Amino acid sequence: METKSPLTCPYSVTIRRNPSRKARPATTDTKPPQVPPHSSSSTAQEIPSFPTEEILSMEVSENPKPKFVDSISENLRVFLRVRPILSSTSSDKDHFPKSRAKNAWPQNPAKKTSARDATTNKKKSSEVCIKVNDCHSVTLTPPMNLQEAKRVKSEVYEGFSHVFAPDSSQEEVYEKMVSPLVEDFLKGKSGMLATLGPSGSGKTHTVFGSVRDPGILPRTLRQIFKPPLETDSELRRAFSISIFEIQSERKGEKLFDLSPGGGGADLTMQKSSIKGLQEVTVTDARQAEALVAHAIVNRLTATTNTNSQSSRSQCIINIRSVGSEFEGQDEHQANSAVLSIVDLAGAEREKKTGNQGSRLLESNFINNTSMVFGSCLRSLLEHQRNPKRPLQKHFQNSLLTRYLRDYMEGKKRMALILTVKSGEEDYLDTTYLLRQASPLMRIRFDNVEEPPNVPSNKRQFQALSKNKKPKRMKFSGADTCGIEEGKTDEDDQHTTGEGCGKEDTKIFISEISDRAPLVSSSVDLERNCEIWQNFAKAFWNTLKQYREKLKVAENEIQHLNENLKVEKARYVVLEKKLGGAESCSNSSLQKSVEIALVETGTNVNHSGKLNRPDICDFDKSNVDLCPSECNSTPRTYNSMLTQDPVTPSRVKIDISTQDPITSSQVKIDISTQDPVTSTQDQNFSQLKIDISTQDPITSSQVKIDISTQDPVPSSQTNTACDSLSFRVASSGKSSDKFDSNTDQDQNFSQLQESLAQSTSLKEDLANTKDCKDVSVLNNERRSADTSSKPGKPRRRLLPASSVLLKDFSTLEIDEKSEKRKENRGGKKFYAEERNRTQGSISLLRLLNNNIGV
Ligand SMILES: Nc1ncnc2c1ncn2[C@@H]1O[C@H](COP(=O)(O)OP(=O)(O)OP(=O)(O)O)[C@@H](O)[C@H]1O
Repeated sequence: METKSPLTCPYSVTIRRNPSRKARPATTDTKPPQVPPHSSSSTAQEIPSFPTEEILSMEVSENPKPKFVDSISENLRVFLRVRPILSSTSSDKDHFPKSRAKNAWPQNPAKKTSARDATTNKKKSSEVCIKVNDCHSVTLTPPMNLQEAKRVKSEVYEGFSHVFAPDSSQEEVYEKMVSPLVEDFLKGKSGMLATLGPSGSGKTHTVFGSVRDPGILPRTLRQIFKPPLETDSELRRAFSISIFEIQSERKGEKLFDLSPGGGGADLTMQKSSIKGLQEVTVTDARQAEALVAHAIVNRLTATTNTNSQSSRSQCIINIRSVGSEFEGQDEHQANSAVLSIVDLAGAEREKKTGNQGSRLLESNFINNTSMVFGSCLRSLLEHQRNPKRPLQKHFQNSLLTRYLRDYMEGKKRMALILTVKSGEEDYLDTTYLLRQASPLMRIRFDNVEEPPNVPSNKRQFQALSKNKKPKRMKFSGADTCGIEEGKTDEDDQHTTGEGCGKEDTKIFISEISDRAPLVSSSVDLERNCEIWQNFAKAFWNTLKQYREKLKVAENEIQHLNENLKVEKARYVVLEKKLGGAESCSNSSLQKSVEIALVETGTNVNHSGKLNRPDICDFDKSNVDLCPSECNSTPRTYNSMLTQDPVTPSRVKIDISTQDPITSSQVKIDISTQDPVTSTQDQNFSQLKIDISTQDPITSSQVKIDISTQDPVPSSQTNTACDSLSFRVASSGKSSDKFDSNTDQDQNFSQLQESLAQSTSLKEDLANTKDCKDVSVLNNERRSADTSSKPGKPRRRLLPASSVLLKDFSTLEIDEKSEKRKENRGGKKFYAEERNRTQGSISLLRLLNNNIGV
């Protein structure tokens, strides 16, 4: 805030760096505050500086990314496994037990022949159509007959997450493809792995494997039940496993529960959940493998021309964590992730398989399901490429895709493993699959990251609980418990007591569906992150701008402080000069402001000092006068009057002031011993002029002119003056404070010169004794004290002066001289002029020139 500090105490001014709007000066013409040099430094010490350097020294990366960005955006992982060419003696004895015997060899005898021919051709052909280039690409080469007939060329398919060569082991496949998925699952992330490929290409072999060479499912179970090294081995995890298949029916599709307790249970699909599906809780890998073996036995398979044990259904295995005794996780957190493994039935060519009847129906169902599955993923890919294209609802066309809807719409991460046969005769199946499935590796899963299943993330858990009420699951029995997926509380009221029928062993746990809207949470987190990132950038730029402004302001303050020091030093010097000038003016005025006196005439004798107290007496209490050239403190003239008698024939008093004469009374008293003759021939020995005003005399010039025809006799020399002239003048100029010794000295020197000149003239006049006029020149000007009267406005004295002049004219004291002027051209005047000596005439002319009369 800027304050007007009084002149007497300039050091009390305070300055704030950021004045408020109300405290800012309204106009810019106010005087800047006089801040002593040390005040700014003290202020700077009191106000702590903004830690700009400290803030700006912090390192901020240009594009900080949240840690989970990489994990929430990934492509669909597509693996490719090439089955080796099997010999005709390939034994199935190591495989899991044969499934139900409802599969039948093709009944059509014609097909038998074709099947035999195909088998014969397969045996004969040892050429391969696919060649593994590296772990990410393969080259597909058409058979020679196709190259020649249809000019089909070799094709390279690349971009696979991994290509497993024919000699790849089950362990290698698991480690490179499934193990990361299982680790994510154990961390709470859901996932799905689906197999795709023609019949007999090794899908079931890859998923289930054999007793001696287990596939990815048994290995997964072994891994998830393997206790961590750092924990007690006695503590065990618990998982629930559900296995079911989707078969073809005459009217459509049908669901079968493959778990031990689910035999014969009729499952129905409700939205994306399966009603009546059992989840078996297992606590070790052996129980899980037994459960899987039971499911394989119960799965529908059949012998076809391409596969002696061909799967005739889509098999889905779900593994869900139900808690851990040693990790301290509650049930809600443990159930949030599901790992699904899908073994699809392989697409079949009718010509190749020779299926008829039910096999043909199964083949149609299998091919249709595979086609819907592929259509869903291709629609997802097109939608991601061009969001304007709507995501087609192909998932509604099959039970499998309805169940896997979240995966089909890209809401959950999944992986595909393509299995192909490498034989030359399998070229068409292989090329068809690769052309259809290889583009799917460009599908992206954005913002589908699920929160890690840790106890600290309770806020998100609460949000999920609000979005979807937990559903109750019923467990019956120790090992096999019936769990009705998607069941509400109302459903539980109807189904309580069903299933295993052991109500005393029921365990009710809460479940959080893995279909909770976690995607939206991830999107919100990312959006918030971007918002804060942009805010941080903007704030950072603002800080930089303020730093630059602060530097400019500090430089300006420093510059002002330096100027302030200079001004203060100058102020001190001027103050000293002023004190010296005042004392000088006091002393010099007493000596030198002596009214110049010019005497002319024969009776003038003397000393050059002027005035007599009895002749010219100003009321010093009311008239405050000073020489105009001096501009100093007003002085009076009483003490300057000399005691020397004068007998001027003309007395002229000229008083000038810078300021209006504020006296309410001006008294001029002229006394003569000899009578003065007026124009009316009236003699008077005393001329008294009394000027009284109620208001201060504002005239800038008061002139009193008294002339006598005959010389006025002096009181001592008896000489007479023919004219007495008094002139009281006020310049009306402003009374600026005297602040210059030079001006004062000049004024004083002028006065001294005038005085010396007048003295010399008086001496000359004394010699000639012809002078009849005596002039008194008094140049006085007054300068008001500006410190006591600051800012006093200038006043012009014309109105009052005109009144005064008017009053003076009524006195008619110059009447005689005017009469003389009228006769100036006559003989009388010429005679009088002749009476004067040549010296007196020259002196008069000199006086007129010097005094300016
Ligand atoms: N990588 C492999 N190494 C050795 N043998 C394999 C391999 N892949 C598959 N096989 C064998 O090939 C035969 C057919 O395999 P599999 O039943 O797994 O094919 P599939 O794709 O499941 O066929 P379908 O779709 O008709 O069920 C099996 O006898 C299996 O043992």
